[in-house]
Amino acid sequence: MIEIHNIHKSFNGKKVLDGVSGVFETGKTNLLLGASGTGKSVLLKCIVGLVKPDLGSVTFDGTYFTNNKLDIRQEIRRKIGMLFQGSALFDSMTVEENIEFPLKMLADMPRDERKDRVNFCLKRVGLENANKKMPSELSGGMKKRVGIARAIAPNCTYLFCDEPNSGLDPLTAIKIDELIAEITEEYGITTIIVTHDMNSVIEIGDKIMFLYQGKKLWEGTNDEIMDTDVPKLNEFIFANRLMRDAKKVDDDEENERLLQG
Ligand SMILES: Nc1ncnc2c1ncn2[C@@H]1O[C@H](COP(=O)(O)OP(=O)(O)OP(=O)(O)O)[C@@H](O)[C@H]1O
Repeated sequence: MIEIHNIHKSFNGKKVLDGVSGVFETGKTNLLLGASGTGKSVLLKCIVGLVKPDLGSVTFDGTYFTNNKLDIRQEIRRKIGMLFQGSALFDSMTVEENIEFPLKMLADMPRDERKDRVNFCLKRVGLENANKKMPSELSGGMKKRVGIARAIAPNCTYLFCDEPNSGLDPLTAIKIDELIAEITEEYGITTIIVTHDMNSVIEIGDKIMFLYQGKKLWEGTNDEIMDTDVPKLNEFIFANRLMRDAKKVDDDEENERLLQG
């Protein structure tokens, strides 16, 4: 479980995060949702320690992270897997070398064990036998899968994904979302995903935190989000015509049920 308390961050006098608190649960996909520029990525960076909050704290499974001693922060960092926007694979390395990279950097693992772990992770993301391919030979969805394999290779306890399905067609996007959700549940990982995609919310939103202008305006589950009465969240959800139509069908069915007693 990851807990954040009263996170504030400004850049050049401009407030980007304004006292955000919350809990991200273990074995769940926790979504950071909001429009462009609301501070989702900055919050993610504050949590993993890439940006230092001006105020506030982050705790990983009860261990205080922000401003703690370097060795304790490094110990927590070793347990973090990151899936970056655009996958961020090393273009000059094969798929296998990309996945092996964090194992060489972070874990003191013999070569044979490393190879086994690479093969296990490749199989888990559905890319067995892609070991020798170069990133340039892969589709966008395959690159994301390699990115996921690389993130989970060191047996991460925490997984952070920055817009994991951006740039993918809707079907591939759902497959990537599902893969992340399955891995999260299977290995009991605490996963935080930055997104503005309502499909992801509906498909895999175990827990959702909605940010608006640097503040947390709402939190809840994908079952609860369609019935929210927070105006800014409603505006965000129903900006999309498909979502408006889905809501209308739900409401019509509910009215029908009520009329029939
Ligand atoms: N290093 C930085 N220096 C100055 N301003 C920054 C920095 N990082 C982020 N910002 C600003 O903070 C605000 C929030 O940015 P952030 O990237 O967190 O938004 P976001 O909600 O993730 O948006 P998007 O969905 O478009 O990625 C933006 O106005 C951005 O310009």
